[in-house]
Amino acid sequence: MRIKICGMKYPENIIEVGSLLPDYMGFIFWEKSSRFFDGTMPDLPQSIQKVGVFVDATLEEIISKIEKYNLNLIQLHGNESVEFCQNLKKLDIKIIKVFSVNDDFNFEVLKEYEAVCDYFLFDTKGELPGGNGVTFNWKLLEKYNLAKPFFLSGGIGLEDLEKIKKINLPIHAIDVNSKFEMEPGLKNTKLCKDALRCISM
Ligand SMILES: O=C(O)c1ccccc1NCC(=O)[C@H](O)[C@H](O)COP(=O)(O)O
Repeated sequence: MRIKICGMKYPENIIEVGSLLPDYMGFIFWEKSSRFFDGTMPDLPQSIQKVGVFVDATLEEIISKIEKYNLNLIQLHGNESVEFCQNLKKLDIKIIKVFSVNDDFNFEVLKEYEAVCDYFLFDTKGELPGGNGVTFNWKLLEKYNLAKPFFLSGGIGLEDLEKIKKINLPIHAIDVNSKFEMEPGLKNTKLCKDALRCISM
């Protein structure tokens, strides 16, 4: 299983966490987030894929961040339409479309997005578009019947990893954020290291 460490903000911390070689690192380009990234991107090891996280941004805003930060994937965390994803896909960039899950989530909505994104990401529905720090009921994922691999997200902590490893679904990567922080945007390197060790075993 792979790991995405999301909500990186501070250059020294980005370098430190980057040295652990997570598969993905996420940068939030939504100004209202306490993890909003607007700094200088340090050089990172080639193997790390940089994910730009957006909430209902315009195509122009996304393009400008792709160019400025050399992003590898775009994570769409708002109400982006199928058409919007189609237009973004023309830029030849990988797309992660996020769906916020609660007990009422209708898995049927995923079908129309299947062809226009590379991965789904299932997060917990909460007050904020992301970073709520709460898990959702993973049993709900038993209703997922598509082949597309997905990122599993939402309040995941170190103590959850063994359980997630046993889920028999196409989980491409786990996405971690607030449970691995000392403060918003500042990741606890020791915890990140433990997570990487745990998922590699
Ligand atoms: O983390 C944020 O502040 C955030 C704000 C707005 C949109 C997305 C955001 N985070 C994106 C992520 O991929 C998070 O890792 C995901 O929501 C899970 O976060 P958490 O529940 O804190 O583990």
